[in-house]
Amino acid sequence: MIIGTAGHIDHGKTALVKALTGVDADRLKEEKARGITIDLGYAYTPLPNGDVLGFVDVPGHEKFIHNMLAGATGIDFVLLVVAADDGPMPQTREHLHILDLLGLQHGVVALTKADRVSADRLEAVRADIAALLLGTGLQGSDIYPVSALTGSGIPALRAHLEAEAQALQQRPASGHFRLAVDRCFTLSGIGTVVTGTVFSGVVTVGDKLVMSPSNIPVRVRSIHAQDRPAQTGVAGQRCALNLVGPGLDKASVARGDWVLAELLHAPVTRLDARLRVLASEDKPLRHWTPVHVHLGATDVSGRVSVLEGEVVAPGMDALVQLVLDKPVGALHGDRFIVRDQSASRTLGGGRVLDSFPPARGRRTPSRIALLRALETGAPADAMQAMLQASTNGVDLRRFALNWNLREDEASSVWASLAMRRVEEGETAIGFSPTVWEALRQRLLDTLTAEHARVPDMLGVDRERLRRMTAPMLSRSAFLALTDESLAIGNIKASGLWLHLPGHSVALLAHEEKLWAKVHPLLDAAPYQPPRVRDIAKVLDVDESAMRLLLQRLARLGDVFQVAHDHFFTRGSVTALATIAHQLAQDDLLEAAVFRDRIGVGRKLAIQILEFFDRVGFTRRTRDRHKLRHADLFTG
Ligand SMILES: Nc1nc2c(ncn2[C@@H]2O[C@H](COP(=O)(O)OP(=O)(O)OP(=O)(O)O)[C@@H](O)[C@H]2O)c(=O)[nH]1
Repeated sequence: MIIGTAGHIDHGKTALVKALTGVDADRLKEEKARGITIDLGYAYTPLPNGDVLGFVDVPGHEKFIHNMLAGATGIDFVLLVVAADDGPMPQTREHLHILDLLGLQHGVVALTKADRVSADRLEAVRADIAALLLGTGLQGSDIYPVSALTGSGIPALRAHLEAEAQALQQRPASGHFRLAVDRCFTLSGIGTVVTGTVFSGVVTVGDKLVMSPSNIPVRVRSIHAQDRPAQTGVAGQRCALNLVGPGLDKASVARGDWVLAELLHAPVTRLDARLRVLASEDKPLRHWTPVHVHLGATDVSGRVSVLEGEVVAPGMDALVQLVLDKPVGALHGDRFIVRDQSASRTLGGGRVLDSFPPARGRRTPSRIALLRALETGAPADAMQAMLQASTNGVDLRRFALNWNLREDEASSVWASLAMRRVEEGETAIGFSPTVWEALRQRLLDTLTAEHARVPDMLGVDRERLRRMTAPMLSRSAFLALTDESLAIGNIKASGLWLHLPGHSVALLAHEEKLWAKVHPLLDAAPYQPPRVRDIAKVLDVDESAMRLLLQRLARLGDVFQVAHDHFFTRGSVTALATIAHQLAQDDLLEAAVFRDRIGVGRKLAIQILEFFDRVGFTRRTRDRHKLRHADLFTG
């Protein structure tokens, strides 16, 4: 168990830790000289059962709240220190607010300097404190009068802490490993050492991890867990890790960094959260308020975008997006504190819901519904709620990352749900059966409407059909949807076109005859077929009749209109697409290379590429064309 002190400056936190553990947690020369704690201090004391109790001693001075916060995010249990002579003071309250916002539920109050006051005064302060705790997570905590000077009350307090340590449930060691670095130093002959609280998972000597957000790979050479040499460290422990890695030195690591399992390295600058504003604020928190966000052991400036309504009133909470100036590592469930722009006042705090919000549509009703789903208890419940709220499916890898689920943990969540799963590259998309069924129906509705609109067009190509049916649905998911509909015979494919089974278009007899003559002409010069006027001349038919025929053939999918009055057979277009595919490097195609290969003039080569852009086969990026739907013609 890690116990964190809290309380106003000079109320005796450091003296109390020393009385409890024998360790003076003030390490810095300046701390000794000024008699105050500036930075975090650490002390450990063995328990009768062989475990070790860890203390994080925090500064009480209002100027060093950022240091207090770096320590407070990793503790399980609070030792709130109030001097009996002063009673509750401003940082008693501020620390208490912070601990409450961080969700701490377990603690005890030490009424220090009891030797300095009368019994009446002790009782009065005790009542003040009990009143102060009302409505917080620490409400009803025991209060122990103690004196670090005489030692009175210390054994009772210590016994209480020991009992709590044994009773408190250990944090589950689930998830991948995360440690929030609060200290980094170099030891001669040993190298770089980082210390901090393990937020989740397990670390073992020899593990390969990564510093984040710097993305420096490291290996764990040795571990101290709760101040003792160990082979492993687990969630809830304070650990010192001796790390090695090329590019790693003291300068490249700082308080606030994370040491992570490689998979968890995904720093972000936007995260969606629920934020509570302190009731003691006099004004509501406005949209886009500049703030300091404290999360893990780091703090970063940014702004609060209010997602529900325009402001958050004092004492209220709301869904917000934190928009940060620098990337941080954050995952679902992480607690954070926001302080004002000058970092002089705590405004509120909350819990991260989604570290990977979409780039657009952050305030839409469907997005708000998704965020509410993410507040639902256990991962399986949240997943269930998200599946129902997501018309375009849920990205399973992101979900597992956001919730820090190991593969086995994620698999058991997926297995517990009725879910249609579509593989998509490195991830997979999950759909609730109802949503999937609705998508299949929507596909049919789209085709029905399209056939009614243009009866002489055989069908719609897959990509256009996706944009018409569900533009936000991923291509793989749509492919699965159409494949499934094809397999059960709900839709049919003819060449490139998808259509309803009952819908057909055929050429009239005289059109068939003419097409039989036109086809060889087009095939004779597949990459540079004759234009409408030239075909009409050669076959001695009316130019507008020829144009009409080719337009009808285009609607049937037998030819494509590449440029005005310039039609290519489906076979030519497929061949050109294959060439484009072969020539592309990293999916990028150069116009000149393409032109040289197919041996046509510059103008026509450009027209072909523009046609590819138009139909979504490629997308122009400056002077090149990027393949974006490479199997449009070939697959
Ligand atoms: N008489 C008496 N003095 C105490 C007691 N505990 C602490 N003091 C004195 O109070 C002063 C402040 O004690 P610290 O332990 O440094 O206070 P702190 O809360 O750690 O201060 P910061 O960390 O700077 O916020 C010191 O001069 C201590 O000797 C106590 O129980 N009785």
